[in-house]
Amino acid sequence: MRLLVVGAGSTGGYFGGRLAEAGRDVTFLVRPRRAAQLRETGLRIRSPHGDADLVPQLALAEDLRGPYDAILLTVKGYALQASLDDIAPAVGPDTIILPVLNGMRHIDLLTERFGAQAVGGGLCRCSTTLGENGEIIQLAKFQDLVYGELSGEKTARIEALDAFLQGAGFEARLSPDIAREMWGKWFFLSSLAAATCLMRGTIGEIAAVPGGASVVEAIVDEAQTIISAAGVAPSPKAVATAKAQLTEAGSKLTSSMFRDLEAGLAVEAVEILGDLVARGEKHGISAPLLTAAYVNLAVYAGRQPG
Ligand SMILES: NC(=O)C1=CN([C@@H]2O[C@H](COP(=O)(O)OP(=O)(O)OC[C@H]3O[C@@H](n4cnc5c(N)ncnc54)[C@H](OP(=O)(O)O)[C@@H]3O)[C@@H](O)[C@H]2O)C=CC1
Ligand SMILES: CC(C)(CO)C(=O)C(=O)O
Repeated sequence: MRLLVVGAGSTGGYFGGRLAEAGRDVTFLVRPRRAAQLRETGLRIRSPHGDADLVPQLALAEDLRGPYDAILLTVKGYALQASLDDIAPAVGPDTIILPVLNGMRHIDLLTERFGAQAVGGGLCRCSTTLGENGEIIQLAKFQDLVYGELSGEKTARIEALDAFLQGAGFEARLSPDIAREMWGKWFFLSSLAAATCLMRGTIGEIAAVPGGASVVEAIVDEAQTIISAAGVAPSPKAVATAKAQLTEAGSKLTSSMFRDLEAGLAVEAVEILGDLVARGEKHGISAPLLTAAYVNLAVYAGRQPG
């Protein structure tokens, strides 16, 4: 099996790097600046699970000649539209595209462009970031990659991909209901991102302020109401777990969006919060706290250069 990893950033560089380290046939589709950096420094992973220094197989868009068996799509939501033309030569009739992006909007964009047959479901749980010199830094130990056919079928291609992803040093799991898991992740992540970005702090810092925990619980309630109407309702247990984790005293938990915000980088405001609020509006649901978080981030995004 040949895997094309689109993007060698925090998530693509991490999971793709671990697969390459395990000897799997992995090529990273990168843009010229990242290609030059990786040629100079190699792909470097700094992780509590052990560091790795690799010489990655790289391709620029113009190098792609034909289909790959699978594509692990790891660009940010705001870069997705522009990446579709780049990956088109790598998508054949049997290729499965496995996105790890947060939110659900990318599924519609990918399906419109490549058809439902090409699009699988996926999500990752990890906490990774890029260091000053492009190294991939893993900030916490959790590292799950979950995937499946959106139909829930156990096809030959998803079983082959599952075998390819197993045993590379991270948790890889084939899900019989990946769509439900993606909605569930969006529920948790949108609540976490809204809370940490709006209140500009870690979960522990928010919980330490009187009223902090109740604001977070109200955000979770809004996200739960929208996701239940627009997608797949989180179970009562998932809601209780989210409320407990997102109000935990002393917790250092943040979202990748908060880390990007703190670093002055672009944020996925539209994909993670704007789209959620818009889906709620379609169902007549108003979500003042999620809307405030989205507007806050959209104002920030509007001030970003270029
Ligand atoms: N980081 C984390 O801890 C987690 C992130 N996620 C989600 O995963 C997704 C990816 O995030 P993350 O990996 O952090 O993002 P990063 O910004 O770290 O990496 C994205 C990479 O995609 C590259 N890229 C963009 N467009 C193209 C293109 N057309 N061709 C090739 N490469 C391209 C960028 O390269 P360039 O240098 O050229 O800009 C960049 O290196 C997001 O939706 C995020 O929300 C989910 C769980 C955890
Ligand atoms: C849920 C979490 C925190 C971990 O994967 C995440 O997806 C993110 O930070 O973007």
